[in-house]
Amino acid sequence: MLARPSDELNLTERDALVAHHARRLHGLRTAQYGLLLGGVETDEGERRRIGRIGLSDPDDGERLLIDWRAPVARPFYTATPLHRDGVKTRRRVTSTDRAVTAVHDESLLLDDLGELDGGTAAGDRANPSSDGALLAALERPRTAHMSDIVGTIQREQDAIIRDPIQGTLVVQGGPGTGKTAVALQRAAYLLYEHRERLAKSVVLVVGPNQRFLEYISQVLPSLGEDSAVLVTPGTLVPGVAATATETPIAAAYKGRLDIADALKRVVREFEVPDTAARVLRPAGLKPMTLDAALLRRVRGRGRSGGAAHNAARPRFEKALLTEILRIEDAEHGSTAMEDHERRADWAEDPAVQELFDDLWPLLDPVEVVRDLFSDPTRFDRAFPQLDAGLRGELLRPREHGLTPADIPLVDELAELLGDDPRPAAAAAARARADRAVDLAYAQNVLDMVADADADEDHLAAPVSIVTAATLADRQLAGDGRTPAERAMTDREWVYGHVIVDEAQEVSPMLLRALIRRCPTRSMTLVGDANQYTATDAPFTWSGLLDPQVPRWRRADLTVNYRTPGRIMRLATGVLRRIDPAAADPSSARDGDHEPRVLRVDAARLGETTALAAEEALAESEGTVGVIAPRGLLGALAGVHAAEAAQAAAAGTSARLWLGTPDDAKGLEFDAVVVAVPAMPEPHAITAATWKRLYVALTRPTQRLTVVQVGDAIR
Ligand SMILES: Nc1ncnc2c1ncn2[C@@H]1O[C@H](COP(=O)(O)OP(=O)(O)OP(=O)(O)O)[C@@H](O)[C@H]1O
Repeated sequence: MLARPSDELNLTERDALVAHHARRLHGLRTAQYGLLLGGVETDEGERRRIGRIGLSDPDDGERLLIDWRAPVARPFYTATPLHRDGVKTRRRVTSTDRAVTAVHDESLLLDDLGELDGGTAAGDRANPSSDGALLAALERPRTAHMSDIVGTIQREQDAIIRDPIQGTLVVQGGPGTGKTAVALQRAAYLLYEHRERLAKSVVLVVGPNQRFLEYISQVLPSLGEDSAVLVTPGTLVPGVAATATETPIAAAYKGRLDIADALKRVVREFEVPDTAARVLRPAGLKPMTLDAALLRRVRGRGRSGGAAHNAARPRFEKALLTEILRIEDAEHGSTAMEDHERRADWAEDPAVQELFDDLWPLLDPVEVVRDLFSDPTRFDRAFPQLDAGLRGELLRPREHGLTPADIPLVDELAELLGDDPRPAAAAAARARADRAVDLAYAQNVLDMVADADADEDHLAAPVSIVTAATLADRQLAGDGRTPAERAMTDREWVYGHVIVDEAQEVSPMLLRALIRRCPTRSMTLVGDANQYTATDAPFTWSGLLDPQVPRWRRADLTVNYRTPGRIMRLATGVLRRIDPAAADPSSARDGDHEPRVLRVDAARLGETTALAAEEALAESEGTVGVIAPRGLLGALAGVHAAEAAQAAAAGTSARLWLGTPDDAKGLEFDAVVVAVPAMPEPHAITAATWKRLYVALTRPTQRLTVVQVGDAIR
């Protein structure tokens, strides 16, 4: 690393110190709520108190609280009577804000099963229904924000949370098995375990939509962590908004991996399009003919450096000027002017500049996507022999907004096009000074590559090998913002770890864009094959991952902590339609309320659903989700608005949520009302429709009412 002037160094050190203390203060402030999680007593009589953070007595250094993520805290989560890990008793503490509200003690000694002071009977911890603290957590009314599960993490969840950072981990689990909760706890764990590395490189969390991000937004801060960036597929590329919608068929087609090749062809078509000849009409000189062979030559030279399209423009310009000079020499003989003077002279000619722009235009990725899907000629060349129906779904007016499925294409094009060389040239000198600092960081990231023990293939495809120098190019120098803030605005940021929720919906093109952000493929993907609704095709993790992630491992979560058994039994009828061989889902609790199924005429579906929503609001103190097909949302807007107005007048938060099954993915509500419109015969209902119903039926934590026109739900 190059030396820097000492005052600048001091400034950097001071900034780092301020940032460190600010983070510590923030961590302490957050941790005061529910600080003590509980503790264990070991066979040797050692008492370990486990906390949201670790704390020591400043006077004598005595350890007062062990951070839940420390290795010695692990038996607090994993010990069972059959696998005690040296633990004799465990205490779990339930708190509300700063007040302890319950204490659950249990003995793990097999011959000592029974109640300790008012707590739960100690059974095998593999049976969650024996855990008072867990049941209390599951029964609590839900709010608009998800809570962390730091006090009650279960054994199978703990294994996933602490799984090593290297490589790609897939977590498959049915609805409510804690995939989201576990993924976020894992982010907090990795930030603790690899603090040095991840505080600088940041963790990227990808969720399906903004509502979902809002729902999970408090979890990491409540665990004292802020080195994470939360995005949806539609906000992955900074500064590009994807708010428009399109058909699932169109979106699925754009997600295919071979689109990357099509985009490469699209860009190549802008590089000296095939033509017999071009006539250059320079100011004050006679026209000059540039024949097809010459044009092919300059195209070859332009491409020969292997640079991205925009970055290669200077090379193309140079090649074209060389040819122009050659023709001039041949026609007029040699001149007294130096070559570089002649080049500069020609380059300023408007006719030459026009030719540069015509033969090798500087391109913007968003504009290329707009052109591609609105210009039938360009479209047909990029996607030849496309089915007429699909072609109709994909072509759209130029002013149509971008959709989330366009974003990985914009990202791909940004890579293929590279930066505009002109402003880049001006910024290059400034960047060079800061680059030395970033090189050190880049080396750190590359150390992770080594850690990942990755082989050449693993790193080579589809993202090219990254060197310390190219990585350093991608990181901004310290500019007063936190690494997370900088990452958020930098499309080329390389993250230390990527976490993807609802990962079954990730398209191959999106996965490619995510790998670009984390070439080490240090990723955690959580999802459920049975909740895949993008197409009717069956979803497999191998199908998504194998082409781009040669080595990945899978863990399964098996217990539903959200949906009571009574409701899951109804949902299991739908699960069998999706996968007749699926194992019976198991719920942590059976619940107190039988699900209700009402049958109505099609004409009364909206009205009855609205009434059921009002009833659910009256019965429950917590949140109510009304899940209906898009066509019915208008009819339900009244009850939604009325509740929102009532809540606003009372100064409380609105409790009613309204949306489609796709909108409801990943969310949960105390009571849920599902409106099911008229359906074809069960055998004619598509796979994606069954999966949407399955998503909808598995959102409640307490009560479910189904209002259906036919009898699809039985
Ligand atoms: N160990 C636990 N302790 C307390 N609550 C838990 C635990 N595990 C999961 N939960 C709770 O169960 C509910 C469901 O969890 P989560 O949303 O993470 O499930 P999911 O697998 O992502 O579900 P889906 O696939 O339906 O989106 C949440 O309220 C979560 O807080």
